[in-house]
Amino acid sequence: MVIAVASDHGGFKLKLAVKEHLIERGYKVVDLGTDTEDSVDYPVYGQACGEAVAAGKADLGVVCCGTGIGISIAANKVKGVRCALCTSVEMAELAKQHNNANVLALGGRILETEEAIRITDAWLDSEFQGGRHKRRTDMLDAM
Ligand SMILES: O=C[C@H](O)[C@H](O)[C@H](O)COP(=O)(O)O
Repeated sequence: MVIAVASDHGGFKLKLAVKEHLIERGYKVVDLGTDTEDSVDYPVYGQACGEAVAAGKADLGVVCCGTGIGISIAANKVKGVRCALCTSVEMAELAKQHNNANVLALGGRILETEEAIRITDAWLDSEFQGGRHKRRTDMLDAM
């Protein structure tokens, strides 16, 4: 299982923490930048992660910016991406169970690192429930 991670400067430190955690969990991680805390533009990194997932170069993606908002919007511009911005474990569970989110967005200026890790684990460890939710994710993917 390959997970692509990407961030702007506002999510850089959180991305590094999540990346380290993912590696500890045994995932192969592809880091698409940014690589410093110098100011950059989140659309570049959201698009890069979204495209990696949509192209099958990664199975899943995690994107981080200051709030998680901008980079989630960018990732969701890529066809086939269902990026969910989550601020709680419950949201993360439902993002997988109902929305089959293939990219998780986190806010580096919003979440404590420990909570972001719990959210990431909840998303990874939850399963898509299919059924009526599959009909709806199919509708999303057709847009
Ligand atoms: O949704 C956007 C993100 O939160 C960005 O990380 C944020 O807008 C960057 O702001 P600044 O350029 O003031 O660091």
